[in-house]
Amino acid sequence: MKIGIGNDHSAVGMKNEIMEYLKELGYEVVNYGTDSNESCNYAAYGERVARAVAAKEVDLGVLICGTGVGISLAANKVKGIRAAVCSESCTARLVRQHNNANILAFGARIIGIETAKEIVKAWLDAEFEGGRHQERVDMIMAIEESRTDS
Ligand SMILES: O=C(CO)[C@H](O)[C@H](O)COP(=O)(O)O
Repeated sequence: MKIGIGNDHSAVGMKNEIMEYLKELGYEVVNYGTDSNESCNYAAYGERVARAVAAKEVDLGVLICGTGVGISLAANKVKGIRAAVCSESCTARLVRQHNNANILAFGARIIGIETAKEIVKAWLDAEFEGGRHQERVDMIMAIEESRTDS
């Protein structure tokens, strides 16, 4: 399975550690993020990873900025994307099982690397449960379909 990863300047170190961790777990990783600590705009990286997931260049995405919020907001503007910000592993598991989140986001200024690893593993180990949750995810996607501006 191929994972696309993206980040802004606040998360270069954490991105590198998470890339290594994903490789240790046996995933192929594509780096769409910045490798520079110079200030940059998280929206560009959120969009980049979201478009890669939507186009099926990669199977899933991981996004990291200071809080995880800005980069996930940008990703969620791309059709077909369900990006979820998580700060602990229980929510990370549930966003896959119930919401079929195809991008996981978190904040390098909010959580430490061990929590980040736990979150990533919980999310990747979980599977979408379908059933009643499929109906709800379909409703979310229908909102996207009903937009007249895209
Ligand atoms: O968390 C973020 C967005 O949600 C960004 O990483 C954060 O806003 C960047 O801040 P600064 O430019 O002060 O480093």
